[in-house]
Amino acid sequence: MLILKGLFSFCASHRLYNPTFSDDKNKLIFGKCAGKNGHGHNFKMEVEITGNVDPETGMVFNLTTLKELVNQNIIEDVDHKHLNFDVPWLEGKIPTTEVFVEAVWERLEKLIQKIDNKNVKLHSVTIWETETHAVQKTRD
Ligand SMILES: Nc1nc2c(c(=O)[nH]1)N=C([C@H](O)[C@H](O)COP(=O)(O)OP(=O)(O)OP(=O)(O)O)CN2
Repeated sequence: MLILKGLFSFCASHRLYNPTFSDDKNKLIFGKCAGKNGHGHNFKMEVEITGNVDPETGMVFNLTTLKELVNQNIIEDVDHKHLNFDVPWLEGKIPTTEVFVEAVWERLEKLIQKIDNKNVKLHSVTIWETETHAVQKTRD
């Protein structure tokens, strides 16, 4: 079994805020991230898929196809966007990196399951919110 990786970059803003909390409670829990107009990050996202090499092609999965799949279904939706307002698949959620990773996983998992190549599985999604902090979801 091999792991294929794709690395993606995008810029987005978000606000960490729970509308059912008071302003004081939001400030206590989310600190400066609860600021009224949100704040931005230069995000990085790594997507890993697993599978075995097809002897006829020498590939597990075409990396160009992986790049197009992620760009068209994730990156185009979030790049230069405000995650609280502009992304339908994050609507009503508090866009922490944890919640963001779970939503990306759900979308990619469905898309990869539809691909003809049954050999391929989503293995992990990692989102780096800053240069030093990331959240990773992996298949159990
Ligand atoms: N569990 C989580 N904790 C935090 C999240 C998160 O998504 N999940 N997010 C944030 C913020 O978005 C925040 O902007 C990160 O702030 P900070 O660590 O301060 O990062 P900066 O790049 O702004 O760092 P500086 O050192 O201030 O430059 C917080 N926690």
